[in-house]
Amino acid sequence: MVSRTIPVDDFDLILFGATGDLAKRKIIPSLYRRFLAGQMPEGARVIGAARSELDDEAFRKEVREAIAEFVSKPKRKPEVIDAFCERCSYIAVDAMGDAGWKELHDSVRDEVCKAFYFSVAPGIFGPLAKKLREHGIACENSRLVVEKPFGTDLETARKLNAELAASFDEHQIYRIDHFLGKETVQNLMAVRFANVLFEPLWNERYIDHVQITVAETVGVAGRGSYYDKSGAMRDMVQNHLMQLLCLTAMEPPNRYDADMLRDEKLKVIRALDPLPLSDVVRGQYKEGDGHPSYREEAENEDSLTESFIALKVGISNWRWKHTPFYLRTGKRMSRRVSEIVIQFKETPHSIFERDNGSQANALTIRLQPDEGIDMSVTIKEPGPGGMRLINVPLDMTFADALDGGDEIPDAYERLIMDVIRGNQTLFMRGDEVEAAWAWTDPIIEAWTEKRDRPHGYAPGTSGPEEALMLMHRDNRRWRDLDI
Ligand SMILES: NC(=O)C1=CN([C@@H]2O[C@H](COP(=O)(O)OP(=O)(O)OC[C@H]3O[C@@H](n4cnc5c(N)ncnc54)[C@H](OP(=O)(O)O)[C@@H]3O)[C@@H](O)[C@H]2O)C=CC1
Ligand SMILES: O=C1O[C@H](COP(=O)(O)O)[C@@H](O)[C@H](O)[C@H]1O
Repeated sequence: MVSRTIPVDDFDLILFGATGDLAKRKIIPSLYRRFLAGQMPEGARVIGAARSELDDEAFRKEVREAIAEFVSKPKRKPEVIDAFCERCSYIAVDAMGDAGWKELHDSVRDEVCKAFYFSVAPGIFGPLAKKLREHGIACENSRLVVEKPFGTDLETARKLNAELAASFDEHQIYRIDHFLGKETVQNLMAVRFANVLFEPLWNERYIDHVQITVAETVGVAGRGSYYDKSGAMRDMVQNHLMQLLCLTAMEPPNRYDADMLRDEKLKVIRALDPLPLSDVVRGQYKEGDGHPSYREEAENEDSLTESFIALKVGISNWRWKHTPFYLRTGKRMSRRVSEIVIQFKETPHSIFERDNGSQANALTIRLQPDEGIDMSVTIKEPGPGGMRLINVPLDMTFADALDGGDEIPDAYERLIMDVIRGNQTLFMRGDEVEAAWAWTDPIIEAWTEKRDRPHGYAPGTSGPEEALMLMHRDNRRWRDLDI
């Protein structure tokens, strides 16, 4: 299979926070890889912006370092890196002050797409949008890319939406949720809506339950001060897991169109049942496996913040009324796994002997590692041993389907190019983000008020025992992380 790269139109990408961690680890390497793939035309430019007093050469040195560290070796081609650096320049701009704005104004072009990427602290998003308007830099061709977190609750998200709306229209605002840029997430929509096979079964009549897991092996070292104020519910559930749930549960939109798709996702969020505390299990990792405890890493010995959370979520609509969605995510778990498992029901009646080895079908959508989709089906065990049944996977690993096992593009590559193309489909709309906070806020308030202490769990496991009970009590079990 040959992947097609269609060049985008000329653009100026103004990267605020160009000297920061995210720019270095994700944004600059992604831009480089798109340049290497031939997607950036002659007239595409990257303008780094931050307070540090750098000149173009000093910034290009940082660009080279980012590529050296975060781009795979086969893709590091010296002549391409030189050419990419030629496209990069730098302006020292203070988002909260007056320095650099005139120079920025004079440098950007009005006639091409101007994408302002806000890779700065969330407290600066609002003021930065205002400065762009006050200095006459924003125009109809402008787009804002806003990083996460988008607020910390409904009130702050509303305030931020209002601040951005004072300077930009909704069609110019691209709220990043990098999970939406992952190849498999888009494939979930392809599988659901481009095949006749699944949609008739995609409802409470045939699906017993859905499991969404985002398990990480890393802890919070280095990000403790942010994470301890956030926790897994705000950091992962309100955005990433919520988006996965929406794409799994939503009705088919009429077209693959940004607003039609986001309308459908919004309907799902609004149909979520309020969460009782009894359907939530929070955990915090202990010391072990050669790692310090969460509290040590977060440098807060009394912390009540969850580094793990598991939830049972109900959706009150015709499609899903009796099909629960179980969500779990955590740090320092046994394996890095992100997947959605659609667990189908048993056949209504079995013509085979009891205990014959058959299992209900499951469709697994793997986001990472080994992006792909597999469907477990029951067949007869080969051989003369009678009618014994076994379960086998029908496996579609995407890397195998790509020519020579090519690297699957990083989510940021796809999303940044979508910004330039003006395609908001894989970005969150303001009302969606607010609806998600409106659902998570009451439960966060409930446990904060009770000062509930999360259950401890050993690092390198699948979380606290209590999370297993969340499913056991419904006669169900989580998929084993370690297979
Ligand atoms: N790092 C990550 O893994 C992730 C980060 N994010 C989000 O991305 C954003 C950036 O995070 P991260 O890169 O880690 O943060 P860093 O603290 O590493 O970088 C912040 C950047 O902002 C610049 N900056 C700070 N103040 C100003 C100002 N007044 N005017 C202009 N520039 C300023 C800094 O440069 P200087 O000091 O020179 O001004 C620096 O380039 C945040 O919103 C974060 O939540 C989201 C997901 C993951
Ligand atoms: O947004 C975030 O996502 C990462 C996980 O993303 P992945 O693409 O590496 O799976 C998570 O580690 C981080 O805490 C969170 O802020």
